[in-house]
Amino acid sequence: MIEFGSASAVPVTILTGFLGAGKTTLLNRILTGNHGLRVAVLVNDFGSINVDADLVVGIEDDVMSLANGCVCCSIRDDLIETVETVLARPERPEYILLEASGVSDPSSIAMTFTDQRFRDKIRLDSIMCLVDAEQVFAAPEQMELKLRQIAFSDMVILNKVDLVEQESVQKVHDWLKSRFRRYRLVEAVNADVPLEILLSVGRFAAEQLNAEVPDRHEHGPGCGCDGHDHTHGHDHAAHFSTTMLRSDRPVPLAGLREAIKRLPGEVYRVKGFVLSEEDPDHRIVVQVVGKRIDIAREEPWGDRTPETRLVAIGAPGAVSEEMLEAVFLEPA
Ligand SMILES: Nc1nc2c(ncn2[C@@H]2O[C@H](COP(=O)(O)OP(=O)(O)OP(=O)(O)O)[C@@H](O)[C@H]2O)c(=O)[nH]1
Repeated sequence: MIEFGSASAVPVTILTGFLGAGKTTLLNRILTGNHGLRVAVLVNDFGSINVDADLVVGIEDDVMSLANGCVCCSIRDDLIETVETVLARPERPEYILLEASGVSDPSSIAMTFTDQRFRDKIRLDSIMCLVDAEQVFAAPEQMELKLRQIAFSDMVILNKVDLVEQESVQKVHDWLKSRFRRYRLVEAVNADVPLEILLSVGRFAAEQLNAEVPDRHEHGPGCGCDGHDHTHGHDHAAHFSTTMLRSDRPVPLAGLREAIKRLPGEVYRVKGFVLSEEDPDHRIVVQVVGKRIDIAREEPWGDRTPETRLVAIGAPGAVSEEMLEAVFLEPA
């Protein structure tokens, strides 16, 4: 059981980190953990369909979905409104967890939570940043955003260490050490981190919003950067595009993995569900993070509509609807 202060302000934890780093995995861990708290969950998907809300375990009705934009900028007002709604519930939550979209800047979200309007109502407890040990140096053109996500966080969870050799883990440590004067880090597999260091830790301090973001040009080993200006300032949404695919036509799983491999490298993330010819009663979950592809049979569709429903996020223009149709509807 986690103890938290008696003050009436509801603690908030922000889960941040680049696309596919493991935020939903961590969220699920927290929600199934033994904390005894009534938790309100806000899930922000950059795409127009909220896949993450469907991937959150067990408590679907309590997940507030914020889709089609990023809570740090384009749908900031939706975030404010949603938090107000949650706080006005007769059964007030004892904790709020926000899974930010993988393209969001946590400093802007923190500013929303520290806004006067929420004074005495909520207390930003901490910002946790998931870093993918395998993919951290991939997509070098997004390095500034990744650095911002780390710079404004209270703790880095270096996740997916099972996918890399110890030597690569050490490289990430060295890279972080050379860029940040101070940071707190814990290594994890499947975001398995003790609840005690995640919730009610009271680490957030407003001063950290003035944190310096290291030079984005000092990229990691093997990043292959050509050195030109990748700056995207705050308008990061202009540097990502999202494409959606929805279809009720069952698709063959044979050849799907090979077809996904043909997607261009600037497609950073694909996730969602497939209605398959082979097993139409079960939803097939597809997770693509960089070059890594996971296709898994999950639970039966239950009362959900059996359909293929996927979202792809990449550099602007990296993926079209036609491309997604070709890969996911006619993979063979
Ligand atoms: N091997 C391995 N896979 C992991 C680990 N953590 C998460 N994954 C997988 O990585 C994929 C992406 O994880 P998510 O938790 O959905 O990542 P996310 O940060 O929520 O993704 P976005 O919301 O799209 O940004 C899923 O297939 C997870 O099962 C880990 O430590 N090891």
